[in-house]
Amino acid sequence: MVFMYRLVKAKTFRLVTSPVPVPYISRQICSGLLSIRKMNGGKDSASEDSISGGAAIKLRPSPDCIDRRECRGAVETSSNSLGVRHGSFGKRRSMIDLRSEQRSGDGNSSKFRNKNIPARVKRSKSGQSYRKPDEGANHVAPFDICLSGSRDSTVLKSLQEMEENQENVEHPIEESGGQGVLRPGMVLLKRYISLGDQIEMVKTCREIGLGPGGFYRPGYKNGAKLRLQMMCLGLNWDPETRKYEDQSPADGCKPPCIPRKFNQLVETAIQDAHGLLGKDCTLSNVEDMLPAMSPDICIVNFYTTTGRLGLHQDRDESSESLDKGLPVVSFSVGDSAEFLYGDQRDVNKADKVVLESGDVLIFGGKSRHIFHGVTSVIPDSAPKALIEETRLRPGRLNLTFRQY
Ligand SMILES: O=C(O)CCC(=O)C(=O)O
Ligand SMILES: [Fe+2]
Repeated sequence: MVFMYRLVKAKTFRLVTSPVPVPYISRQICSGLLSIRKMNGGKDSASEDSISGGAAIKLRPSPDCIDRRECRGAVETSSNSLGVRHGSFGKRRSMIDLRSEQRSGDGNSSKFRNKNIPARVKRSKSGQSYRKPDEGANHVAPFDICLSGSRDSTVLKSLQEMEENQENVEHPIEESGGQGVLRPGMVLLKRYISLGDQIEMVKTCREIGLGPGGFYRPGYKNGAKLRLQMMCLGLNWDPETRKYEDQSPADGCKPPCIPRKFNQLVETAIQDAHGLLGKDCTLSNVEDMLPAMSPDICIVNFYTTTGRLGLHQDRDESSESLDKGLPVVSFSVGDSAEFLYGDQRDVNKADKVVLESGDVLIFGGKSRHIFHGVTSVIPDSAPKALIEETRLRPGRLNLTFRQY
């Protein structure tokens, strides 16, 4: 074990110092390239049901972390269309073993809620890895956003029918249903993500979410739990400390990397939002209204049909990012949700929009600090073909991308 630790330390060092890509680096290692510098605390804005609070740690996420090629050590087989490699997670086992060893030596273990970090990773029949807690450990297995078992043959529409209904446009931008500029810096792209990409997104999130740093139910300092399951990619946001950190509070694992395809979708969505804003002839530069960004953080939330999220501001990213108004880009997949937004933390003064599966909501510039939240998830509103293909649980998957 000591030998393995030295070996991995050596690989980490090579990645930092050499321009030549290291052939296999686990996501744990790649996330370990973050540099952390303590900063002032205190910009807290989170309430009981809200998700973001005040920044207290300055992080510099490694650009390598968003490059799945640098994370191949965690997986063994082929890539799917979203750039995430499916298959078994043979390397993870050794990394998890390694991590527990590291922790026992670095005196940090008291930091983790689950004191006994699992030392074993099991592989299911499908090749998915999942953590098997050590006997007696206070460990909760990651939440599975999909149901197990066979597909429901009573589903009404076939995948093919659904694709046809979408007219097979790569990124259809519809003209109705709340589409467009909701307020300065806030753009809603209705049904923007194709059904195929939604399906891949669910499968990818499920796969990552069952592994180290996967889905868990976060809580606040006072012990109250959020009404959702969460997983963070790139950097971990912890509602308990209200900071970005380089490990999950649930299991001490480094946050998984953001799949390259997710980032591409974000960047294309921002460009298309610029296209919409550009139709307003009074705007000389659309980037003044909505700056572009390259995400290095993705918070993935799964809401069951009783899930919700209180009004809050997302303001734990770096002051540079916030000052520039770099946008939050939100993808909705699964059941629709009622989304509130406004200038104050007051539901009675907030506007409401229904976010449906495939919608992309972007808020930056003058809208970067809006209060927003999810009041309800609308049951049985997800596209049937999405459920048929993925067996996504009843509820809603939401991914919010940010640049630290
Ligand atoms: O689920 C949503 O639409 C919003 C999520 C959100 O606000 C957050 O993760 O900060
Ligand atoms: Fe938020």
